[in-house]
Amino acid sequence: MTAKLIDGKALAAKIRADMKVKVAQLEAEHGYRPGLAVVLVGENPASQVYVRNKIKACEEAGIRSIEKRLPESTSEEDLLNLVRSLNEDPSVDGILVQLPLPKHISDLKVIDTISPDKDVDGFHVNSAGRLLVGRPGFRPCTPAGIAEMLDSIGFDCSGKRAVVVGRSNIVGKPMALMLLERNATVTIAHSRTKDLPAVCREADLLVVAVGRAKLVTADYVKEGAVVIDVGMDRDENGKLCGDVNTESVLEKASYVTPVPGGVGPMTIAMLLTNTVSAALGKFGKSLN
Ligand SMILES: Nc1nc2c(c(=O)[nH]1)N[C@@H](CN(C=O)c1ccc(C(=O)N[C@@H](CCC(=O)O)C(=O)O)cc1)CN2
Repeated sequence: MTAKLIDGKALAAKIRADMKVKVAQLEAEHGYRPGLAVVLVGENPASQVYVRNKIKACEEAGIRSIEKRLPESTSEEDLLNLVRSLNEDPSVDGILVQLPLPKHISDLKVIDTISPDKDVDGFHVNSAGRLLVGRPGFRPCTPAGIAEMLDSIGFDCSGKRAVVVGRSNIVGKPMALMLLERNATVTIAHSRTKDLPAVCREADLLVVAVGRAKLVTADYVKEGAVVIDVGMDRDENGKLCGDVNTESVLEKASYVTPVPGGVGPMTIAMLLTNTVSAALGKFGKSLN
C-alpha cells in the first residue's frame, strides 16, 4: 500500500475561509468582530513565528488581534495581572498565552488565571475537565485539528484501535479523550512503555506526539493504518521534520500527515474556530 498524504495546509485554509464567513455574518448582524488577545513573553524564535502566523490568520479572517509582547524578564505577577485585565476586557473574546513561557513563570498558574470563557487554547483545567466528562467546551487546538483531519478522510473511529504516543496535557491526553469520545479503543503509550513498536503495530490509528525526530518507522506501523505526526523536530541536517519517518511508513500506512503542512496549520485554524465560537457565545449563538 502507498499512503496518501493528508494536506493540513489545504484543510486549514478551508476552515479559515469558513471562519471568515462566520465573522462577516456576526459583524453584519451585530456590528461586532471577535477579538483574540495574543500574549508572547520573551524572544523564543519558534514562538515568534507561531505568534506571527496566528496574528496573520486572525487578520485574514477578520478577527481583531490584541497583541501583547512582554520582555523575558517579565515577572509572573505582572503576567498574571495582564491576564486578569484581559479577562475583564469585554472586547477580548479569547486569550492565548504562547507556550513555552520563561522558566521563572509557572505555565499552570498562568493558564488557570485565564477566564474559562476565554480559554480558546483549551488548556484551562475547566476545559480539560469538560472534555473528561464529555461536556461541551473549548477543545485544545492540536487534537481538535487532528479530529478534523480524520473527518476529512472519512475515518470512523468507532471500534478502531487507536494508539497515542505521548502523554502531554496539550496533545496526548486530550487526544486520547477525544478519540475515546469517538468510541475508539485507546492506548496511551509513553517513554516507559515496553516494546513501543509492538504496541504501535496494534493501531488502526497512530498519533505520535513525542518530540523525537523520525522515531516512528515502518516497523511501528500496521498495514493500512492512519498515521498522524504531531512532531516539530529537526533532522541531522537541521531540516524541519516530524516524529515519523514519513518515507519509511509511506509503503505501509493508508494515510500519513506531512511535516510541515500537516497538523501544524490545523492548530492555528482551530484557534480561529475556538475564538469565533467564544464570540458567538456572547450573542447566544454557536458555530453549528
Ligand atoms: N498557547 C499555545 N502554545 C503552543 C501551542 C498552542 O497550541 N498554544 N502549540 C505549539 C506551537 N504552535 C502553536 O502555538 C504551532 C506549532 C507549529 C505550527 C505550524 O504551523 N507549523 C508548520 C511549520 C512551521 C515552521 O516552518 O517552523 C507546519 O507544521 O507546517 C503551528 C502552531 C506549542 N505552543
